[in-house]
Amino acid sequence: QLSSTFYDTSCPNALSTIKSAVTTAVNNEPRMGASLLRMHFHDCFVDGCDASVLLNDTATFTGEQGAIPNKNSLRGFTVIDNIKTQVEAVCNQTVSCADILAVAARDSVVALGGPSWTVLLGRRDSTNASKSNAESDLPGPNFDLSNLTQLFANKNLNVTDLVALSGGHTIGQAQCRFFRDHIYNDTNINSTFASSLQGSCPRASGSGDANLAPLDAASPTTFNNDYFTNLVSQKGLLHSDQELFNGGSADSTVRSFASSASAFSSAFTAAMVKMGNISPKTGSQGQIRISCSKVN
Ligand code: HEM
Ligand SMILES: [Ca+2]
Repeated sequence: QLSSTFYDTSCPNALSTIKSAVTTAVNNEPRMGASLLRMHFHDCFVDGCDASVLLNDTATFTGEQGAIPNKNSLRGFTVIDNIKTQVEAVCNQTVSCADILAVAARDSVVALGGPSWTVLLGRRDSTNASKSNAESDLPGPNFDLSNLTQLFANKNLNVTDLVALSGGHTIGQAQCRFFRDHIYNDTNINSTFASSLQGSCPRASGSGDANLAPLDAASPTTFNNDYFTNLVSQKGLLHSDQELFNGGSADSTVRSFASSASAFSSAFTAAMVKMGNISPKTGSQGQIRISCSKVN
């Protein structure tokens, strides 16, 4: 029931306003494109694409921002708040934060050289957020292929979608605390690659926990299929990345995306549309938030 033309009459400048703000933010800091893509993923997997992730925790409200996968990790909230202010200035209480997030994710991928797609629109914003659902529905970096497959299947996403969407790790950075076990304990990792990462990610937990490494060392700020060629050479940064190419049922899809940028692009854009369709609130459900960080 979402539609690409949803704001054509109610807010014809919505999409161009979002695009120019995203382009500015990404030109200023390329990693921001990665952060905005991830934010949309973390929104959609938790009670659908409803901007639940944007609601700030307060003294009396426990939302998703303090959940384990998000805390001290998700970034880009200020950019979204700023885009919302600009969109409110052109169309008062018309464009949802959930739609802004979906469009910003697409514009981020495009700004970093990736493929474009038509974003379906008309999502409305939640009036609630769930820490416990964030902790049960979002995958963790230590997950194996069967865990990942199960969590994606819960959202009606198949293994091809899992592999394609994991290609989002062609951009952005991860903290040492999320890849430490992989670079010290796993054997399915290129040893030169592991040693070089160990230099900035000490073995002892608590030391260097927040030190960053690129998820795709070959081209961290370009959206391309290098993530998959990395996996074929056992240079996945997270345990969960390398699980996609570890002798299992996803190997052939990884090989296909590694050898064909266009195969990856079409699978990624199709999977982004599917992910963007997870349980949207429409019609009179939810609300159009005025400020993305709090309910009206
Ligand atoms: C398949 C299961 C997935 C797992 C286990 C996973 C896990 C992670 C982890 C642990 C990080 C690093 C966070 C940090 O260090 O603070 C990360 C970063 C990132 N993830 Fe995923 N992720 C998954 C799927 C996805 C999907 C589906 C997308 C988008 C389509 C995505 C996009 C990103 C991006 C772009 C970053 C970098 C963010 C930045 O630099 O700010 N991930 N992911
Ligand atoms: Ca959500």
